[in-house]
Amino acid sequence: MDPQLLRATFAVVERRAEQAVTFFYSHLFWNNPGVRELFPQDMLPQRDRLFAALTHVVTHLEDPGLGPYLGQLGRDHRKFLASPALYAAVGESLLAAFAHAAGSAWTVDAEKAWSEAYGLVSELMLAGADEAAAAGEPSWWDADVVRHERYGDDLAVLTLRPRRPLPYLPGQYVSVSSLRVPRVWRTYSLGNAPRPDGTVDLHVSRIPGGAMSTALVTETGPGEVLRLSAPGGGLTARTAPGGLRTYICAGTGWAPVRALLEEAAAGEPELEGRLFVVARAKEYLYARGEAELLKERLPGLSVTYIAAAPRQRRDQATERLLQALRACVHWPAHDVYLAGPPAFVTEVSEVLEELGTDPARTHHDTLPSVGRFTTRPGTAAERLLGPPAPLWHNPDARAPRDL
Ligand SMILES: NC(=O)C1=CN([C@@H]2O[C@H](COP(=O)(O)OP(=O)(O)OC[C@H]3O[C@@H](n4cnc5c(N)ncnc54)[C@H](O)[C@@H]3O)[C@@H](O)[C@H]2O)C=CC1
Repeated sequence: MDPQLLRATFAVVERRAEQAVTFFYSHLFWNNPGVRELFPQDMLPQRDRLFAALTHVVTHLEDPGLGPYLGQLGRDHRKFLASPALYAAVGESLLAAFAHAAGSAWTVDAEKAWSEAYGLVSELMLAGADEAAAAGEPSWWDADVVRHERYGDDLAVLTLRPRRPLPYLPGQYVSVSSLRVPRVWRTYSLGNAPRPDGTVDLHVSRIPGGAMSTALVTETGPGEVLRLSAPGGGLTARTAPGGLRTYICAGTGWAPVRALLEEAAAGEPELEGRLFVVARAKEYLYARGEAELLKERLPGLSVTYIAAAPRQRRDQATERLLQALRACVHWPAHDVYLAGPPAFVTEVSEVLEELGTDPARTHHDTLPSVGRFTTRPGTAAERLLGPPAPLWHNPDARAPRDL
């Protein structure tokens, strides 16, 4: 593999991401009849996902974590019934789309580098899938909804009973699919440490326009069946016994943190640490009751709740959190567990580093963030031909604040 060449071509393709993705799916569906049925009806979020995953691969080429990431991705892709033939078809369409979008940057060497890189990526993904199949792991788990608890208009906690045991570590997430939104999968952290009855909680926040979160919060009820993928994610307990730790969560980021604290309460009740629970407004501090119960079991844990003031932007809670973090000491001695909206995780991680936390000891999920395509500016000619859409100021939007 030639990482420099891969990154250089990807930089060109990325600027024409919209064209590249349209070409990719048209090529894939046109040349492989039947493949369209494997994808959701609404392809817009799917289109972003492809580039998010590719960006993750290209930006982590020399990272030793890339192999395990791809193995897990392959294991996870079993839920799509992805066969070696489909991997080959995707590779062919991807290279055709890159050639189309890269123009003169698509040299013989670039094609060779991408073909080798895709070969390696698919090999590692298929190896991950084969390993899981050999270990007897199902491609997905059917799970019955046994409880559905609503907190206000936008939030629900669903309790599910998987029909087969679902082994996982506290802090991990699963992808979830519902027949109400066919072929769409969305990731949710499991909100509890493993229980004797095998049930698991999903904390779901309704995203405006989000078909899956709307279905789970407002339509799904007990008796319904959801499908769960193999658990994954790296937000699992890493601290040696006696080590100091800080847990920081925003919104439904409470789910994995709650699972980690339940695990600690059972195995290490003498734990010393601090917990910050952040919410967009006081009414959204749905975690409070549970956090208080956990605090009773973990007397060495200090708990701080932070919400935006009434009628303020939800991000004001992040500003308040950052002030509170700056007032704390001993950061270099703490492991930090961080969960919440991707922009929140990025912003808080940066401040923690400034405060002296070792970045290798700040643990959070590295899900490629899915958003709109790259904001990297195009050439002057590209900007003239396709000017970017204006970015409106909307205080309620989830867009990063510096837009
Ligand atoms: N393992 C993890 O990291 C988990 C992540 N999540 C993510 O957390 C989010 C939860 O959504 P909601 O509960 O609706 O949260 P929310 O939208 O109500 O946000 C909660 C708080 O996060 C902060 N925040 C939100 N967007 C921000 C931004 N762009 N920049 C800086 N701070 C920001 C604000 O302080 C806000 O009050 C989802 O994006 C979900 O994917 C959820 C569960 C687990």
